[in-house]
Amino acid sequence: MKPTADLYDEHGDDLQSCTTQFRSFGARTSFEGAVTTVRCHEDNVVLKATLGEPGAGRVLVVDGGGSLAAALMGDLIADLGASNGWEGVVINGAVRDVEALSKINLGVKALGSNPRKSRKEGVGVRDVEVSFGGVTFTPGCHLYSDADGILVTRA
Ligand SMILES: O=C([O-])CC(=O)C(=O)O
Repeated sequence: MKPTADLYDEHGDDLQSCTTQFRSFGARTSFEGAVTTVRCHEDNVVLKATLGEPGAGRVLVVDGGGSLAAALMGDLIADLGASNGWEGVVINGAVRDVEALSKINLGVKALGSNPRKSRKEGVGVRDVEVSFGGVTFTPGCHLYSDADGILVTRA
């Protein structure tokens, strides 16, 4: 993938740039793909089910409302996503199992970490438009992520 800075220089504000200062947790520090979305709050059932499907090169964008009170993904769910062919996961929320995540061949960006796990009640929605960091993530848009940040095509 081209560096996001070069992509921005080529395409300018045709690309949205996310201002959220994510941390990178996965072994893959640069990733891109078509976006699928989940919105949930401290409950990761829908996220896990989504990463249980064939990823086919997609990136999962999860709007956890910015909550750092519970981890939406740990190493088991990340492993599931990597083995199903997902390119990466961007979580506006927390992860756990940070040491193990750093060895999994998946892009993982999240706000931070918390050893406390999420609820398993299944409250969450798929394929909705989500927004954070000044960016609207529409299902099917294209996302580019590297150490500089995240760029997203406009719908
Ligand atoms: O079970 C969970 O909530 C998340 C987790 O720890 C994992 O993915 O390993």
